[in-house]
Amino acid sequence: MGRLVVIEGLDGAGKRTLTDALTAALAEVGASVATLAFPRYGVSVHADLVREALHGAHGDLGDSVYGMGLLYALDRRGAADEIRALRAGHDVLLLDRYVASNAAYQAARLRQGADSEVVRWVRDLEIERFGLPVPDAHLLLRVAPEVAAARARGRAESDATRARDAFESDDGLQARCAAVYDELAAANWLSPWHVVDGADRVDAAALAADLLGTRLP
Ligand SMILES: Nc1ncnc2c1ncn2[C@@H]1O[C@H](COP(=O)(O)OP(=O)(O)O)[C@@H](O)[C@H]1O
Ligand SMILES: Cc1cn([C@H]2C[C@H](O)[C@@H](COP(=O)(O)OP(=O)(O)O)O2)c(=O)[nH]c1=O
Repeated sequence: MGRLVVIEGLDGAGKRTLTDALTAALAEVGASVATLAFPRYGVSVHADLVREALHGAHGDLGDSVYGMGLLYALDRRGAADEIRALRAGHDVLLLDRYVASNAAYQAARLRQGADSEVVRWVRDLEIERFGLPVPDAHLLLRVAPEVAAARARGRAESDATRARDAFESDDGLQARCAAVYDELAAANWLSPWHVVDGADRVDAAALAADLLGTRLP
């Protein structure tokens, strides 16, 4: 069974960029790699409902922290068999966001921390009740919230399909989310966390070697 590795971080941190670079670096050294990104827009009706709510549709749905959290969780529940199959068939399965995104964002929305009711709810719902696989490791791509926001703005300007949504344009939410991510990493929530400095270009080859070697669990 391959290793299930999750990349987490703020909107605009560079997760997609790192996922692509890490996939190439792992393939370069002969590892088979699969990737999935959550939310699965265009694949899961739950993910599409989330996107629409983040852009103002569906009345007060977007205001509901637990309602939105449930939709993200149902998107992942629908992917559980695919995650297990991809993990079984590859050396590494890289996930661009996973259960910890729900913990970080919903706690940040409620102005709570990592040791809070909503974080326990996410774990109980997604891991215990839905039976989603527990990751082997998390990589927290850590950048200052202002840097992530500037990157998200730059991306929105150059790519019309990536207009900033309600979460991305809420600077206070992103700052609180960064703090919850730090707490989740410090607590090794669900599995070991490794903090990757995303301020400059990340050395994907070194990270790939770490992932395949013994330095990262
Ligand atoms: N290390 C980096 N330094 C500067 N810009 C970056 C870096 N990583 C990503 N970017 C740019 O920042 C923007 C957001 O990156 P992306 O990978 O889409 O972030 P995320 O998936 O975390 O939202 C993109 O325009 C990307 O080209
Ligand atoms: C996967 C996931 C994302 N989110 C949040 C983080 C982001 O602000 C937002 C959208 O996810 P994101 O990956 O940023 O999608 P995109 O950049 O393609 O719009 O949803 C959660 O709150 N819970 C989750 O479980």
